[in-house]
Amino acid sequence: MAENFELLHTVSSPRDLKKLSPEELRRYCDELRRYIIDQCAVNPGHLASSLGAVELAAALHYVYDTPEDKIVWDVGHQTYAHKIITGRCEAFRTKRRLGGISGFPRMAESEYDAFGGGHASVSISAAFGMAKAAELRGERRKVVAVIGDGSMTGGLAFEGLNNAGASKRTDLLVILNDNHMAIDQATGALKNYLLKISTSVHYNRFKQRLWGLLSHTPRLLRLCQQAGNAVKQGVLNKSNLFESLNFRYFGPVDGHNLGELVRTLRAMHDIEGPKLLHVMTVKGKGYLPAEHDQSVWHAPGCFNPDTGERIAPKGGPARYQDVFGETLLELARLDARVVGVTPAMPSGCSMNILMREMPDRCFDVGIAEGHAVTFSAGLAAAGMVPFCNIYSTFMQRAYDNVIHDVAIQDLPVVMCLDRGGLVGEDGVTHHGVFDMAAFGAVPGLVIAAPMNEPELRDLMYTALRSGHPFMIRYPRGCGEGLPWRGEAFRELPVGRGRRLRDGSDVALVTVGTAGNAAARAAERAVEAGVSVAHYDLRFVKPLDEALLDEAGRRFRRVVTVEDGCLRGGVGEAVAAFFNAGGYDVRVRSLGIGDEWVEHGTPAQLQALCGYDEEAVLRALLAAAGK
Ligand SMILES: Cc1ncc(C[n+]2csc(CCOP(=O)(O)OP(=O)(O)O)c2C)c(N)n1
Ligand SMILES: CC(=O)[C@@H](O)[C@H](O)COP(=O)(O)O
Ligand SMILES: [Mg+2]
Repeated sequence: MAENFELLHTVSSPRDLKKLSPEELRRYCDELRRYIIDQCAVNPGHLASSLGAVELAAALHYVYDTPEDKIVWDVGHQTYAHKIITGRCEAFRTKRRLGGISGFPRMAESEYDAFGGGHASVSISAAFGMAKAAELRGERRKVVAVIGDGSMTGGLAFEGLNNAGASKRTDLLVILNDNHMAIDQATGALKNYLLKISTSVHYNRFKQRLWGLLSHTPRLLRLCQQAGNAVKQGVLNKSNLFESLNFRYFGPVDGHNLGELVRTLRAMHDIEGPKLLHVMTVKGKGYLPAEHDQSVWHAPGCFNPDTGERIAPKGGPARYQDVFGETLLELARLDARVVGVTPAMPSGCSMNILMREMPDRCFDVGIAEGHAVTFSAGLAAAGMVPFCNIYSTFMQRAYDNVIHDVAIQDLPVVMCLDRGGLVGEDGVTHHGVFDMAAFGAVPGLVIAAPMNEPELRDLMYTALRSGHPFMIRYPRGCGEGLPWRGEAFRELPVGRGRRLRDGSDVALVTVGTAGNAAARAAERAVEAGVSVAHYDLRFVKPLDEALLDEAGRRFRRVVTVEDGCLRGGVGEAVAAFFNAGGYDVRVRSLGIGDEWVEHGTPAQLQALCGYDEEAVLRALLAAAGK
């Protein structure tokens, strides 16, 4: 698509936006949408959600006095228009790239990013905190939380509503951006409830007539809302959920009708106390391929903007998530106790494979990681073997659920942590780098990290047979290309690693898929005249002490490599083992240091952190005195 933008480059702040006439604002939104599509085609990101929030972002910056007023975007994956409006039009070309701007709001990146994001369901609590602080400090600023229907399913969002609803005076607007979608189809009772409110023909016809009759002054708007609620109670035969929590409920309004949005936001502007505006949007709005397959276009990768053809890498090894997904289906066929649990990531972790074949044996519980773990614990306590798959970074939300509800109770829940290690372009909020250190501290928990596809498959089988809490972590992306599909299952000895290569100068100790690049480095070190023995631990916990004893007795120099944080990580555990046993060994640990890792390709980030193939080679040569 040729770049032909008349208005796009005239806006470099919300101040410029406010100078546009309503008609120009509409045209500007069209250009915004086109620019987002063009850019995401060559530099991928979260396309569909951002397309759905173009008018919303424009209307908010048009009506509110940002950055004095604060807009908190939940998750932050829908903020591309917001970023472009707030002075990052050129920088948008660099989004999610090393050294470029983030794909999510970042407070350090812009004064307009009132709160950083990446994880879901945060916005109401954070915005309520800001609104409360403004009240305490006597500042008259407005605070708005924008939260999607998917993110509203998270417990934290309800905690925020519960708390904020009890505060009569605090000036907080929650905008519920409802597109009936999370990444996949929205799920749960809330989805049905929102659908009922937004599609009740009688209520909406009545509301539209009433709103049309009356001019939208705050006083009259409140009258509309009260009258609307009375009808809603009659029509929907129940009170409004948000009204019950003491939020004034407005809407639903069409989130792509700029005029209606601006009018409504202006009319609501001076109404005090907690209030919620229900906005209906279409995920992928304005780009037909995205509107038609909203799940795929959530984050589609590169594509041809003219044809909508996605440019997917062809061939190559299977993704780890697909090894998980297909193996889970096999295990479910093998054992009637096996069920799948996912907090709103069925396509992300490929549990949709089981979901398609055995819908009754698979549960998408909404964006609710804590609940997913405790629900799994309940299933396990009553005789099932749940495979609960949670991205490593999102599992951080369920730390106590793992400890209290699974580990202490010694329940056979298989916790599969996808996206372990550095994930790449999503950046600092999404790297799965704390899991081994954090969960390594939990007594009795088995933590395994496969090095390749057949090992992931065998570990899932081993976990099914173990009868105890079992965690398996593996990375984003593709495997090593080893045969796995249809191979016979092998039960692996728990807590036992293996020696992959023998040598005499240096011991290399690795865990998980980081061992593959390390193995290549070892090969090159051997070619350079350094004899390396490579040990793959396979289990973060329990550590294979027999294997470490062999390494400790034979070598004075040990290099460890892990795709996780070094503080409390596997390298530290190995060094502690040698120290405690009085071995005469010097350990050098490679992994992620005590710092935040930003966005970039995984290869770039691994190199920066110092544990890619080159870095391991350097460490091996240095350990051998070369
Ligand atoms: C705690 C947490 N769990 C899961 C995710 C992954 N995730 C990102 S966006 C999303 C769906 C959000 O749905 P919604 O809020 O309705 O926004 P939409 O994508 O529909 O615009 C999910 C599940 C996340 N970011 N944070
Ligand atoms: C915004 C968000 O949290 C998800 O969309 C995440 O970016 C998905 O990551 P994957 O691309 O690794 O599935
Ligand atoms: Mg949604």
